[in-house]
Amino acid sequence: MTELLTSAQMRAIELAEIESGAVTGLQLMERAGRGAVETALAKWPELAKGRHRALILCGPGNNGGDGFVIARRLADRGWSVDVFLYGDGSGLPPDAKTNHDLWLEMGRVSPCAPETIRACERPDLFVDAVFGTGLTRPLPDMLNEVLDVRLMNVWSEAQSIRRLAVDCPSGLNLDTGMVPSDGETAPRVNSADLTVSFHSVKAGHKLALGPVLCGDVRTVDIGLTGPDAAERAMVGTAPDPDRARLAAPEFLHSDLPLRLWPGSMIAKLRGQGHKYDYGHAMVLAGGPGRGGAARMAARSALRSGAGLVTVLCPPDALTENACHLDAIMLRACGDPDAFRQIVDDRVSSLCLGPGMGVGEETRALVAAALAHRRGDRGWRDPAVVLDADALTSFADAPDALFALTHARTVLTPHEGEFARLFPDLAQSSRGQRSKIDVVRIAADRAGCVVLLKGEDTVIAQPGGGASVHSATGARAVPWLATAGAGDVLAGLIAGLAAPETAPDLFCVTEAAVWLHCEAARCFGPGLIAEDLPEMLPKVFSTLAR
Ligand SMILES: NC(=O)C1=CN([C@@H]2O[C@H](COP(=O)(O)OP(=O)(O)OC[C@H]3O[C@@H](n4cnc5c(N)ncnc54)[C@H](OP(=O)(O)O)[C@@H]3O)[C@@H](O)[C@H]2O)[C@@H](O)CC1
Ligand SMILES: Nc1ncnc2c1ncn2[C@@H]1O[C@H](COP(=O)(O)OP(=O)(O)O)[C@@H](O)[C@H]1O
Ligand SMILES: [K+]
Repeated sequence: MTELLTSAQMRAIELAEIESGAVTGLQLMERAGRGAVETALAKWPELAKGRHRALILCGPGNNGGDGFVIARRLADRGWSVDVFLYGDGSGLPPDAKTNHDLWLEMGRVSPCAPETIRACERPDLFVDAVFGTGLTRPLPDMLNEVLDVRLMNVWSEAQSIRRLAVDCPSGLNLDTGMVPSDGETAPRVNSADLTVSFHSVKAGHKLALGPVLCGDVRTVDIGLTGPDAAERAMVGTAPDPDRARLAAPEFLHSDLPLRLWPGSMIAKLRGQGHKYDYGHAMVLAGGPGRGGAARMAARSALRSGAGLVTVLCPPDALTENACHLDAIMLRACGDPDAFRQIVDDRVSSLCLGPGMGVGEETRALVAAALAHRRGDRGWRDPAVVLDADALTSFADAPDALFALTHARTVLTPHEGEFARLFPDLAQSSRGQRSKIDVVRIAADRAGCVVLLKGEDTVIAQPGGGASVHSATGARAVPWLATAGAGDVLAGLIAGLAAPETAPDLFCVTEAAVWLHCEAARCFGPGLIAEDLPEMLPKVFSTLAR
């Protein structure tokens, strides 16, 4: 798994390495600039042959310093290079100043202004080295104008001008994935075809607008990778409280075999035993005509590996459910008393919410589920997945829910449900806080794992451990925005968490989100929620690799 660093963490790593004497800032900058050029030429082999023209915008910090290295490296290859500087060359930090001066021995630096940039000859490569991890405020209007992709239209065949961003498209906050704005003018669109980042991916590359603006994100090793970084991002272990990670089969810039992750998170792929060893998952359903959501969750739990799955529904919904269920068992359960009689100590996971209805009855069943313990056999308490109506039923009193939740609970809200439980952390109130940070706060407050859905799904547990799953780029699955997809995810978590040998609940939840997305990718466009559980066998069949 890959670490997702904040800008401050990246600076701290660089500083520690420089202070240790292992490397100088100038060496790091040279490697960064060289790495950006090599990565761009590898992506666009047509630019690796012959001489081309680059237009490079440099900023007043070290990101600009990388830009001067890139200018020098391209000029060495015979390219024509136009360099513009935002700010004053004499005010550059030392390493950037050194590279600025080295470039001046080879070419010119012009002040950054829209008119002069538009008057340039058409470039083949446009390089944005204005701001990276040091962005502190919204871009000034002039920079918004020159970085706007539409400026390219002054040149012929604008579509074929390649846009390379150094560390990020300038204006993007690498902690949040948001583009800060002064609220008066909407920020313009600065997007790149290729973003070359250094040492490790930053959170902002994967959150919010980051994936859309950055294009293809590649990471260059600039020699900072140490055992510390490797160990902290270990696969399948509980997350580091200080470092967020990416829920993806990657490790230290390389692909990880799927059998190691997520394969090792799926008990049934590696275990032995009878059905009870794989646990009994129970899914609570709503009244007549509302059972579809719970049935899809139940099917997903059974497909993902629970040994047994039972749907519990109010007595008047028995006939409807019986018409639809075969391998999944069915019991009548309309209130907490019935729940306590039915749920024995072999029940190892519970899923509540999909289609249950909002109100007192659901609140009472949620309370009964959260109070359930496994008894004297020494087994873990059941995992309790709360989604949809189980969350909305507590909109008026979220603290009442948080008083009941325990460490084996997962809340799986979408943004709307999240806003009901955590109004001060809702998207509209989030300000410049990152999605990772608000989900961390939510997990601390709720005392359990919280998963906030989206193309950038964030999972956090109390104490700070956090993970991001990014359904973007090659893993984009817009067709997953379909009614019931969330119900299937809730069931998938319950199913993966049910076996006695299931890993830690946070790790199971991470794997579930990846598998959910993978099932959608496997099916492709046209997907409806019912298709997701049916794709799981195909996904599992790829995990031996
Ligand atoms: N350190 C290393 O060894 C290595 C670093 N590397 C590279 O360095 C980059 C980080 O460099 P950095 O810390 O200098 O920050 P950077 O992004 O250049 O910007 C800071 C400057 O911008 C200014 N500024 C900010 N926002 C602004 C705004 N909206 N409008 C106007 N001005 C604004 C800010 O001004 P201030 O806020 O201080 O007034 C300051 O002058 C990193 O992304 C990577 O590319 C690589 O070479 C690897 C080795
Ligand atoms: N555009 C998208 N790209 C990737 N995943 C998506 C997208 N839209 C929705 N999803 C995922 O689909 C699921 C939808 O869940 P939810 O909003 O609870 O739907 P429902 O309540 O209809 O089941 C979540 O896991 C979410 O992350
Ligand atoms: K940049």
